[in-house]
Amino acid sequence: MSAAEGSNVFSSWHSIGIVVLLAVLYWAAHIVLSQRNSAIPAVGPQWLKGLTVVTRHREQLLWACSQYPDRLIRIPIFPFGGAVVANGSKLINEIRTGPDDTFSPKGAVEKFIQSAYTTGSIVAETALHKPIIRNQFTRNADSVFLDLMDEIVFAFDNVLHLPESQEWVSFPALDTFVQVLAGCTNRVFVGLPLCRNREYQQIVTNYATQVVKSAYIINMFPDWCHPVIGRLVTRPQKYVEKLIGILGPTIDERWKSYRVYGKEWVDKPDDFLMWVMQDASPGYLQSNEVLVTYVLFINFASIHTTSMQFTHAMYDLASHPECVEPLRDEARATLRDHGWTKTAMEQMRKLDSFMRESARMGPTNLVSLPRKLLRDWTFSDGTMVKKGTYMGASTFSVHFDEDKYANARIFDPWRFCKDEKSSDKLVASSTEFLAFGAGKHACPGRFFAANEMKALLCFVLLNMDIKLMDGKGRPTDEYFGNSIIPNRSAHLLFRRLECGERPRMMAS
Ligand code: HEM
Repeated sequence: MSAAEGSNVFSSWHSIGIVVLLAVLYWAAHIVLSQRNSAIPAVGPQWLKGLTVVTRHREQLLWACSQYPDRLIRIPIFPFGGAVVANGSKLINEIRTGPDDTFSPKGAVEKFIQSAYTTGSIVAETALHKPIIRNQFTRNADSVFLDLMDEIVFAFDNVLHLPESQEWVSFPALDTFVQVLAGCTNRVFVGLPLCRNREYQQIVTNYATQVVKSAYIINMFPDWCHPVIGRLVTRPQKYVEKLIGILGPTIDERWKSYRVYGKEWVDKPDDFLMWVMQDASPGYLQSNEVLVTYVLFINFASIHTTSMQFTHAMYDLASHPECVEPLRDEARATLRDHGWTKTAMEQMRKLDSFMRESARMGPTNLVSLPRKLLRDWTFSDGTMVKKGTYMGASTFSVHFDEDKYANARIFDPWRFCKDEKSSDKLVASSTEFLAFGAGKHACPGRFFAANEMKALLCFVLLNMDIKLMDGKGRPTDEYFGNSIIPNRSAHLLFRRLECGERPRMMAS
C-alpha cells in the first residue's frame, strides 16, 4: 500500500470514527434527556446501562417488567430511543383501545422504517393495501389458499431438490424459508409466472432487507441529519425502476384487458396486484410507479415476518421431535377428510396450538403495538406521557407471565388445545398474546400468514424428516433493535420421506 493510499484509508477510518462518536454522543444525550424529570421509571440509571437493554434484550426487558409490575417503564430500545413500554394488561389495553389521533401506529412505523427515505410516503398516505388485506384476501380466501398450496409444492421442490436416495441434506434455515416464502407468497401477490421469476423474487426480498438496514442507519443519527443521511443510504427508486422493468409489461397487459372487458373479464387474475389496480383511483395512483411500490411494500410487510415466524416454528419442531408423530397423525386424518384446503388448516388443533406456542416463546418483536403519541396522554394510573413519545407493550413480559401461562418458560406444544377456547387460536390476538399486535391495528395479514405457515408445516411433516445439526440444541435467537430474529446462520437437516403425501389437487 502506498503512503497516499495508507493516508486515505486512515482518513476514511478517521471520518467514520468521528461519525460513530457523534452518533454515540447523540444517543447518550437523547437518552439522558428523555429520562430526566420523568415520573416513569427508567431501566438503567445511566445511559450506558440503558443501552445494554438494546443488546442484552429479553432478560433485561423481563427483569425491568418484574421490577415494575403494572407500570409504564422507559426503556431505551432502538430505534425508538427512550420508549415507554406498558407492563400489565390494564395499561396495554389502554394503548390497544386508545384513539388513533393520539396513539398513532403510522407515526411509529414512519420512525421504525424511516418511510420518508426508504419506502416513500405514498403507501402510508393512501393505504390501499389495508382494506385489500382485510376484504379481498378474506373474500377470496379459498381460492387464494389453493394457489398458495400449488406454489408450496413447487417452491419446496425447486428450492430444496431433496435427493430420492433419502440422504440427509443441510440447509441454512432462515435463508431457505425466505426463498420458499418469496415464491409462495408472491403467487398470491402477482400470480404466475412472475412469482417464479428469480430476479423478481430477489428484488422484493432484497428491498425488504434494505429498508430495514437503511432505517437502522438513519435512526442512528439525530432527526436533523435525516434528510442528508436518508438520501445517502437509501435508493428506493432503484428498486422501483428494476421492478417496473419486470412487472411493467404485465401491468400494461392487464390494463388493456381490463379496459376492454371491464367487469366481464372472465379470467381476470385474482391477486394483490389486480386488486390494487382496481381500487386505485385513476391518475397517479394507477401509474406503474405506484403499483410496483405497493407490491414492494406488501412484500416488505409479509415475507420476512412470515419467514421469521415460520423458522421459529421449524427450530421448535426440530428441537421437539416427540411432536412430529402426533402432528403427522392429525394432519393425515384431517387431510383425508377435507383435502389440502383452508378448512383443513383451520381444523388442526394440535398444529394450531404448536404454532401459537412457538409464536408465544418466539415472537418477532420485543415491543408490540408500536405507537407514537401525538399529544400528551394521562393513563388511568395518573402517569402522564408526553407528546412525541414512542410507546408499546413488552411482548415477552406478557408471554412469560406465570399468571397467564403456567410454566411460562417451558415450551408446551399442546398448551392451547387442552380445551375448546376459540380465544386460544393462533390468529386470536389479545392483551395476553401479542405476536400479531392487538386491537384494531392487529396484523390484518395474520389469517393469511397463519394458513400459509400451517400449510408449509403440513407439507414438511408429510414429505420430509427434519432434524437439528448433530450435537446442537435449538439455535439461539438474535436480537436486532426491536426484532427477534431466529438464528440466521443455523442449518437444519432435511430428508425426503419414502412415501411422502403430495397434495392431490395440484396442477404442477
Ligand atoms: C407471521 C407473520 C406476521 C407477523 C408476526 C406480523 C406481525 C405484525 C405486527 C406485530 C403488527 C403490528 C400490530 C399493531 O400495531 O398492533 C403488524 C401489522 C401489520 N401487518 Fe403483519 N405480520 C405478519 C404477516 C403479515 C402479512 C402476511 C401481511 C400482508 C399480507 C401483513 C400486513 C400487515 C399490515 C398491513 C400491518 C399494519 C396494520 C395497521 O396498521 O392497521 N402482515 N403485523
